[in-house]
Amino acid sequence: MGKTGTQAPGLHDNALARNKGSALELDWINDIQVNRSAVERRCSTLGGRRSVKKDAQAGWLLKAITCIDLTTLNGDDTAARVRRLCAKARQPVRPDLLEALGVADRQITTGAVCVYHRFVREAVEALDGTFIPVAAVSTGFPAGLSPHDTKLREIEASVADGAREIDIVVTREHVLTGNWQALYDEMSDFREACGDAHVKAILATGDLRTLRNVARASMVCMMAGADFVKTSTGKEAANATLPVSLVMLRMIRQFHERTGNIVGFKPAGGISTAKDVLAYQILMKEELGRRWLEPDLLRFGASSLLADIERQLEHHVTGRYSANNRHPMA
Ligand SMILES: O=C[C@H](O)COP(=O)(O)O
Repeated sequence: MGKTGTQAPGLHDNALARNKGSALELDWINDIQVNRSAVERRCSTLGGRRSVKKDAQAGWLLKAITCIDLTTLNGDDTAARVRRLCAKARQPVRPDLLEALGVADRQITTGAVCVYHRFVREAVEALDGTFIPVAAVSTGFPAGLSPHDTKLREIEASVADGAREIDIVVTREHVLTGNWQALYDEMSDFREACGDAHVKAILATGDLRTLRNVARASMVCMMAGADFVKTSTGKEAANATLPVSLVMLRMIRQFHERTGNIVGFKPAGGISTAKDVLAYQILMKEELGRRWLEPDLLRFGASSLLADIERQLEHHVTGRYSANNRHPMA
């Protein structure tokens, strides 16, 4: 990867075709196996085999910024907080740092801003004039236990308010009981309700008990047309991890090999350091290739990651770390 980042194109501004999905292939789902110790071994060697330093690291971190779904999903969210978040999404790095990094001419923004349905309109207004899409968490986020029709209406309302991306949560019970038909039907309905908005399927992997369930749920959601598979809501006891991500990436690869469809990946929840993000980028590159490092195929769902990335970039430029309280938002 080169030294510089690029402006996040947003999913709609990229020529990439959407995932058309496929029929529900139950034989294929039932055949999926996961060897947990092999997965853990692969992840534990990741950091040792490759590290990204200095200018190259600054380039990777700038690219990571363009992949962040800058998120606020709290009970005490307010319109003012959402507007501040949008201002940060427009200008995620201080201009003097961008100047020093030689990328002042690039309009670096985050990949999206992610909010509850209640704040979609505020976010759309605050991002007016940019390419930054608003992502809404819908379908009874985070538990996903509202009635099915209510979830569909919520998606439609978010799209009507201007959300261009919808993060849905799956019904965990369908996965835990192996009811793949119900999961497929639910996901297909969500996809249809999204219309032109891209849909990310949140599996809430921390609730799914086994890596095999994670693999099978990923595959069923992709068959039903999910444009992205996303690990977590950020509210489960266990959120994004490298082993869970590896399993999901292998499913994305298998789905691509078998159907030709390209699906993106969004690790989310608990990703708060530049070091974390570099590990995910390396995993993506090794498992799926460079193409999956772009914001139309990789997003980091994160509320506090940007602050650490900015600190690392500042250190790269000045040799000093600033205090965390200089980066109060994100
Ligand atoms: O989808 C995004 C997550 O909710 C963000 O989680 P986080 O607050 O742990 O970064």
